[in-house]
Amino acid sequence: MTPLNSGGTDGTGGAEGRVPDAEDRFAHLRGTAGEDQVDLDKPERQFIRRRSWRLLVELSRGVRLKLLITALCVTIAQAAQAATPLVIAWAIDWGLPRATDGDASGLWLPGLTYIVCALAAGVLTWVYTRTTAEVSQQMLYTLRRRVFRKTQRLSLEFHEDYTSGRVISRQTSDLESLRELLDQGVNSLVSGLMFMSFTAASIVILDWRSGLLLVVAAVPIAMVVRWYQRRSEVAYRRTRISSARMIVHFVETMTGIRAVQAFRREHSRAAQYRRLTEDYRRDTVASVSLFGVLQPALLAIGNITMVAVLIWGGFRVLDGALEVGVLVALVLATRRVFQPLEMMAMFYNALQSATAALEKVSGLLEEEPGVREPAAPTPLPQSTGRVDLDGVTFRYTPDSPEVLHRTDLHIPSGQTVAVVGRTGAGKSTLVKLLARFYDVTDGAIRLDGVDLRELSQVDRNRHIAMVTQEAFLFSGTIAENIALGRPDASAEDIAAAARAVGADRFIEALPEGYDTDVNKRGGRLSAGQRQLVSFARAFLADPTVLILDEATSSLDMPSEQLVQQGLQRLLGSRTALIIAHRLSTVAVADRVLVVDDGRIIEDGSPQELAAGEGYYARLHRAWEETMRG
Ligand SMILES: Nc1ncnc2c1ncn2[C@@H]1O[C@H](COP(=O)(O)OP(=O)(O)OP(=O)(O)O)[C@@H](O)[C@H]1O
Repeated sequence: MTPLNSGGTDGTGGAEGRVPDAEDRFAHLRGTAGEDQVDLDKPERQFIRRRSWRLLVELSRGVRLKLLITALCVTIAQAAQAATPLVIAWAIDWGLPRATDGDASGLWLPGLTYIVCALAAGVLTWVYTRTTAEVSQQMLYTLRRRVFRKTQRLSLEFHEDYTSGRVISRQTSDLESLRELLDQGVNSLVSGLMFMSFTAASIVILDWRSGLLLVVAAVPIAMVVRWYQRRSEVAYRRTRISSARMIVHFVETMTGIRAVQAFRREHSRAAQYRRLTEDYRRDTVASVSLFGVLQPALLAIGNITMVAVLIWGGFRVLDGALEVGVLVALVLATRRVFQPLEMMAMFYNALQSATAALEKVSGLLEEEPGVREPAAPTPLPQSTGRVDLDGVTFRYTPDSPEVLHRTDLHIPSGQTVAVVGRTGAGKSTLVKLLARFYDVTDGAIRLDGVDLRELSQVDRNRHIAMVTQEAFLFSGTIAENIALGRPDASAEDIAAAARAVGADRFIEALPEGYDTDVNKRGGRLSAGQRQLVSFARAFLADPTVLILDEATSSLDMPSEQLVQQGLQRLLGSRTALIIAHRLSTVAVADRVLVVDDGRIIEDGSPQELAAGEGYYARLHRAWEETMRG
């Protein structure tokens, strides 16, 4: 089945993919189900973390060699950088006396070593910055494609439930936070940690007493960092919530801009937005202010430690227990040892944000389409368009009420069936089942005797096409939009399809005819014209079964006539099931079904039913009156 107007989806359903398994301790967290859960216990957190890790490990496939090279380069570069104070100590204590005695090696040996260290650190930093970018971009490239493919494959039902806003934020802001972390954050965190370890080790190697001072300094540092971590976690969560609120408000206002302007809500929407942005501003300031405490605290502790090392070392130099070079190296190393902490703290937020993003994205990727492809499909190369519904019962979710009750319906090939009924009666549900957006709960729907669940997607797409109400046009030309159901169609085929449904006249009058861009000025189409384009699409796809959800929007008389003629030409000898909103459409049908509360309560030719006393007869009279009026 091809949803010709909306394209994109393959009509699979996601409900069953997310149905919790009674045995499953973590059923409530599978897929996107636990996305909004804030209070998780330890096993739950571990479950989610494992899923995120699995995704990372999967993504790293294919870039592992580069990852290894990156790890090696980071290690050596940081070791080389941390070794420079040692070289200085060596130059002062070993090289200087030798040089003053006239031995040149006392100068050039330490000098050369220093240059080698500095060069190694520089070159390797360049290498690992590059490889990190390559690794990170490769992983994100794979992830972007996977997220797109997955969300496109997931069912309509999933999308109705999950909303496009959330899908958009998975693909944009979540992947962006992952990018930030992978591009720079991981590097800063790992290289910072290594640099600190190597520098601390060099201090201990040079003088274990100064090492002791470092241990003492580590206590207040740990306390300050822990304080920052706790506070920033809360503050950061707050900014995330306020930013989400702000975005939702913005998106809602913009998507509902017609309603906003029609009801003059601009002022109050703007006032609400101002409050939300104000919250976001305040929360962000609070979060950044924490860093303003951490940074000077770390600096102060670092400086005090350095002074302590200098004083204690200075006395020992005076006593002759410590060499001057060693003291210089110790002071240099102590000054640098805590430096990466600031940067690491800064990336702590990036880490949190990326972790949250990864949890959500991995949940989304875990979703499974509920309407699955059969393992061994029954081939149906040709179809006559005979459709049978045998005892079809349907409910949207296991615990929601039944929407269709044991429905039997047999449509011979080539019949045009109009479906009418009051709102909420189950008309759309009926056609969605035929389009296999969902699978029936009980019973079966067959095309030429083959259960839809046994048909391959390709056969289903070839034989059944759906024209939805909104007549969606994709960016591109009119010709591309018509060729949606048959991308390999020639220009002649496209023009023939447009001619067949009577769309050719207005298309040819457009500035660039079939090559007119639908998004450009002059390419904007009216509701009726859009309908005709979608009819041409369906005509070109040439299905044996056509499902049509007629647009409810009223058209002016000439457009209505054009659309009506287009529809009749499109119908031809196909089997058609039309949710009809117009008398003129019902009039061309061979048969009318009245659906009420999930049951077919009237079934007959339009003339038969109009002559009776039922729902259709009343509707028919009402329509006729409006036509007269
Ligand atoms: N995705 C869904 N999940 C749960 N229930 C749904 C869903 N879609 C529709 N329903 C329910 O199923 C019933 C039938 O809805 P359906 O959309 O088929 O009616 P309809 O006859 O097409 O109405 P309308 O003419 O207003 O489009 C309604 O009670 C509706 O609330």
